[in-house]
Amino acid sequence: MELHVTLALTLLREHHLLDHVSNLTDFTATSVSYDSRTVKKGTLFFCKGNFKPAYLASAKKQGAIAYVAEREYPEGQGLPAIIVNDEQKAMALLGAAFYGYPQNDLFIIGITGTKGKTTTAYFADNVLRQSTKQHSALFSTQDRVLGNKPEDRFKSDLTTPESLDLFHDMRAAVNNGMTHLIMEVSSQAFKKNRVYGLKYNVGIFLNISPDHIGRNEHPTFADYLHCKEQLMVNSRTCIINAESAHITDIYYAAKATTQPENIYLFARHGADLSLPDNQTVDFEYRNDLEDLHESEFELKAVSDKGHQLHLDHRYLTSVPGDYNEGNAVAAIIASGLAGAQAEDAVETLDHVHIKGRMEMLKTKQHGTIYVDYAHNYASLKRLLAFLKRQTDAGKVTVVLGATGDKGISRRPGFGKALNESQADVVILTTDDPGYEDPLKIAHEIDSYIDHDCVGEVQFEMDRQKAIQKAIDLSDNDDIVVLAGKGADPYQKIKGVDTPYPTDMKVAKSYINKIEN
Ligand SMILES: CC(=O)N[C@H]1[C@@H](OP(=O)(O)OP(=O)(O)OC[C@H]2O[C@@H](n3ccc(=O)[nH]c3=O)[C@H](O)[C@@H]2O)O[C@H](CO)[C@@H](O)[C@@H]1O[C@H](C)C(=O)N[C@@H](C)C(=O)N[C@H](CCC(=O)O)C(=O)O
Ligand SMILES: Nc1ncnc2c1ncn2[C@@H]1O[C@H](COP(=O)(O)OP(=O)(O)OP(=O)(O)O)[C@@H](O)[C@H]1O
Repeated sequence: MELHVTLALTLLREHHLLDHVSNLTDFTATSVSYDSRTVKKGTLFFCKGNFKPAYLASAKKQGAIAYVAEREYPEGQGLPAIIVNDEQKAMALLGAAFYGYPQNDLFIIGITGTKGKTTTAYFADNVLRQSTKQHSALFSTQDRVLGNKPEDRFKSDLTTPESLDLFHDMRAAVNNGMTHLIMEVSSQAFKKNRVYGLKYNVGIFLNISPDHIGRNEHPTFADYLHCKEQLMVNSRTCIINAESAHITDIYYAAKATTQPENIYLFARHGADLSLPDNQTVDFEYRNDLEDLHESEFELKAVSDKGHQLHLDHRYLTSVPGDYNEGNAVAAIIASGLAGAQAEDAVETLDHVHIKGRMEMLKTKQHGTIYVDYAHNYASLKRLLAFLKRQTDAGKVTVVLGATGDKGISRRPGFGKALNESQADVVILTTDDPGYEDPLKIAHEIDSYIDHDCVGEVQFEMDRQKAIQKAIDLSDNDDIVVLAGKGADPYQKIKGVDTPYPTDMKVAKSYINKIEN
């Protein structure tokens, strides 16, 4: 892989990103990086984000051939300096060129939404792996899978990686023979231009509710919605959950660049919809059976273009929760557009297990334990509503905390969800407190709890002890929900990812101890 300076400057000029160039030489970059710690001889270095000039000095020392920045730095003296007006856009543009536009060799499905991205990505991944005979890559919040060998699978740092990593990984996937890519696209990815210039064959919009608003994320809900809508603007075919809030805005964002015949709308049968332009849905689904282990639903096309995909069928999924049916429907339609048959989905969806999403542990003498990544109002509310419907006899105990330093709106949101679902017992605990005091966060959540609605509230800041307490308090008819951390094997405390065994491991080892 390489990038000649003439091509780089031409691209930047074409996109109106080039401000000026200093110390121009005729160079060819043989590597690209935004991190001085990975620079080697021949690297084109990008100065971005909370960059410190010392990083450029270090990059130069290690052999950087030139740098791209929004201003010149004395630390880069002697190196060609390409000065741009938007570093993140320049990085995405040059990254794609450096890696030889791997996106052109992939059928890309992008997924956005406040909740359900990872679940939908795993559903689609399983269906497409079946239909493409294992030629599908996955970029999710949990894993990045670039091929079929164990060394092609990595843990993700971000939901959507930095542009250079994104195009690097796409290239690796193409070189590994992958023909399809399923990727979660976060609103931050659009805000920070990590995906600038990328087009998607199919874009899925699942839902939107207030989240990720605050310092370091989105200043307002309008900004959050605008960023998420960019997936619709940049997708050739759009799939939209017609039940989503702000459906009119979302639909018009899709329609701005996509003909209505390439926009697919889906909804639960009987949903109260208010769609723009007298639109009707293309697919409806109807629940046949829901229990604590699985759900079965029927998908039916109700428009001509829907019928053409031949996806009408009954589907069984092994990830319970009514909201997961909508996630599965989005994945089925997207996979259908990517060439999969209904049978591929029928054969795979009931075997999908996603770490930290509705993971269940049955016990002999205590309640059934669920570990779930619900960590905002919308997800906790839907999770508890579902579980409450499933347990007539028993009580529901919830263990949760709220993250520190970000997502402050989650605290009143948790109070509201616990009140509305009338949780029987709540044990407030620690969840990634960062630089804040977890007990103070817990009291803040408690201040939003209506003690006439919620049975009992306890405080236990040691999360492992909180889980044990919840298990001790439960009877066999009960449900114990360990919410918010999913499969995270750490607690973020004062800037350090402090190892934590995971909620499921804590629950399993305690059950082994007390029941065997
Ligand atoms: C606000 C934001 O987008 N921040 C991201 C951004 O930070 P940054 O550019 O300021 O980078 P930095 O780590 O502070 O360092 C500055 C620069 O110096 C470089 N450096 C650093 C040290 C050194 O020795 N040498 C050196 O060259 C770094 O490589 C970097 O280029 O780039 C970093 C990677 O280069 C990311 O880790 C970081 O994500 C932060 C940690 C984060 O948590 N972001 C969240 C908000 C996020 O993006 N979340 C979304 C999901 C949420 C959603 O749904 O919207 C996601 O896509 O994951
Ligand atoms: N469609 C949905 N509507 C509401 N809640 C959902 C939906 N899908 C999943 N959830 C809840 O949200 C949690 C997180 O799901 P998932 O990881 O699939 O979403 P995500 O969009 O990737 O989340 P995040 O942005 O937090 O990484 C689940 O554990 C579940 O409780």
